[in-house]
Amino acid sequence: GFYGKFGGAYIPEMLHPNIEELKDNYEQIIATEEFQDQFRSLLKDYVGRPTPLYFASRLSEKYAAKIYLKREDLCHTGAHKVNNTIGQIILAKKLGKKRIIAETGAGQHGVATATVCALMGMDCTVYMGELDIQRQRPNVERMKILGATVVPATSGSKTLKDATNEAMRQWINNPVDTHYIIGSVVGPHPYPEMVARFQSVISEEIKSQLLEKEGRENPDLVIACVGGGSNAAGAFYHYYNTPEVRLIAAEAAGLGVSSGKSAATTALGTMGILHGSKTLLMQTDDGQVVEPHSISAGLDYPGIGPVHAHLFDSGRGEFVAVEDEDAMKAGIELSRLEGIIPAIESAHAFHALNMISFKKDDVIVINLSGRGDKDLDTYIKWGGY
Ligand SMILES: CC/C=C(/N=C/c1c(COP(=O)(O)O)cnc(C)c1O)C(=O)O
Repeated sequence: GFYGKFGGAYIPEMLHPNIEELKDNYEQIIATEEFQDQFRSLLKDYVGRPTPLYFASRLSEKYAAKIYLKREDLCHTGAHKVNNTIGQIILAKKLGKKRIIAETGAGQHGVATATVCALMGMDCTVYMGELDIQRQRPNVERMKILGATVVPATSGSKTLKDATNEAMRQWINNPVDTHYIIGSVVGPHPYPEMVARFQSVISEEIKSQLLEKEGRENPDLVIACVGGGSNAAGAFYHYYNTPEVRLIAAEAAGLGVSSGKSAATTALGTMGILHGSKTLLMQTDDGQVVEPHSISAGLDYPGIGPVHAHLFDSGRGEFVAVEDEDAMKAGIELSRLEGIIPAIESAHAFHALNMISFKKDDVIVINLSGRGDKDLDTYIKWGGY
């Protein structure tokens, strides 16, 4: 359960039974043909996989490269999060769980969880920071329409970190009949590994689609935004051990890395424990979590998944920090060049094109993690279009 020196399961004693049960069972359950058949057929017929790998010709012209977009925005529910919730809901049923809890920031994971709970007839409670309830209103209402209960997290910065704290607290109090569907590659082992494996369908498809379109499985660069890091973990997964593929992670700089209002964890973080995992997090000298800031709820998180802490520490990954303003402009640019309005989280990955060097005609895959519908209010308030 370690990625270099990061990872592990540093959890309160009372959470041990839940985590042990998961650790002892998940591998053999997902290895069964029954699980795989159900997982793969739901991904195909319910989520709509494989998602297209779309050649963005006008974007490619502008950046003088061959840019493909992996269209996770076209998954059912509008983002990559559902790849993970499908896997975890099948697992939860196999473990005989009756109720599901989840945290959410952008509301996409919340919607993806409410969706699979409706699909499987399971009770669903989603914890969401009060600030995020306001800035991702469409997703709050979607969760309720889907039958989930949305519980506001009112502590701290009232964003993703606080929702995660609340969900963990609830899980400790309701261990036996409840499964906690964590929405990113964060949390105690085995969550980061399990979520990455469910999301790895993204790079599995990229390899075969690129072979078909470019006669090669490996692009020169893969670019993805990183909040906890699940869409990036999925897009990078089958390329980790292929050094000729550059892995570019776009974090949220918020108002700027040195502004005091940022979520650029690899730039500002130090090693510590967050949500049960040893990783990099933004913390004061005495280990208090520093409140993050990002215009995008899904990247507004003071930590990062241990797999990405290791990618950063080992130098295998290239990390850039994209400011709010630049992300919003990138979202508008994609809309005007390719007719796709991206989630603001995903827009951060597009601005990375202006921050890294690459050769003319390099083959670049950008993971378009979600669609922009949920962010209409933020685009309207920003007004720069
Ligand atoms: C699990 C908490 C994160 C959420 N979303 C994060 C997110 C992210 C960042 O999350 P990761 O992929 O896990 O880094 C990227 N793109 C979209 C469209 C997102 O919604 C959520 O609650 O929906």
